[in-house]
Amino acid sequence: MLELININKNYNPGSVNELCLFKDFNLTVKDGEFVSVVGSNGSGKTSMLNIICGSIAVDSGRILIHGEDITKQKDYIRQRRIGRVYQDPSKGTCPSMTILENMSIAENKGKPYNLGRGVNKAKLETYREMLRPLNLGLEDKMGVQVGSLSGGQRQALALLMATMTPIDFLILDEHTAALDPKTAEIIMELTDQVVKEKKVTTIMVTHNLRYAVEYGNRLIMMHEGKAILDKAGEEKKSINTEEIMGIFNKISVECGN
Ligand SMILES: Nc1ncnc2c1ncn2[C@@H]1O[C@H](COP(=O)(O)OP(=O)(O)OP(=O)(O)O)[C@@H](O)[C@H]1O
Repeated sequence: MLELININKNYNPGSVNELCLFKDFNLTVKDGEFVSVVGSNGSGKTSMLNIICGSIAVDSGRILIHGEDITKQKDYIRQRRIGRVYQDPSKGTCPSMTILENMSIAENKGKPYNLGRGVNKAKLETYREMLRPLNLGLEDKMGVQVGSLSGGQRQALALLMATMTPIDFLILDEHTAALDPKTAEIIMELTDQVVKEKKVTTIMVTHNLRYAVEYGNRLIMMHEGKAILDKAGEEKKSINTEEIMGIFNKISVECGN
């Protein structure tokens, strides 16, 4: 279980650009939940993910994973149990390295290996077997630089790499936003498959309201640092895209956006 308890976060305190984003923000994510998070630009979605991953510090409040307080834990320590896929695939993969090197690094996440020891040619066949079900032909490109792959191939690889080691949480930060509609569908199907297979607790930020409705078992809408809508289980199943779009538009109008 992940718990964000009374989180407070001010950006640029004391300056004209001061922004009080989170004020006593609370969120609990139960094990096995697949939470879709939607919300307008600037509502705090990525900041929330960054707080969970430790890329930004909170001013006050506590972050617990399975009851353990990780608020002060460094981000690189947290990464051992969190897999993250970004909108920009170059953040989740190393473009100048080959698929083999990238997968080796992903498999050795958290281990004290340098790259020389980390690149594991003995694992070549294992990696190929992991890539084959993606149906993207990546298993025949082990020596190819990741930067030369298509966006979809890279996001599929990033997803696989994020879940190669045992993790408690998978964090998806608009991971289909830079893909064409057809490729985005493929990556969403793959995401759903991976989440179900690995039974990993997942938080997915997306601007695609249909994906938020169709995938996952909980839907949260953020607005100005608050979760203004939170539907899970049967309630979530009964929501349709038009309804969510209606709520989204109503808020935008009220805020003059
Ligand atoms: N490091 C930072 N320093 C100062 N302000 C920040 C920082 N990160 C985010 N913000 C501000 O906090 C607010 C929330 O940003 P955040 O990126 O979390 O929103 P978001 O919901 O993910 O938006 P988007 O949908 O555009 O990605 C914005 O007003 C943003 O400008």
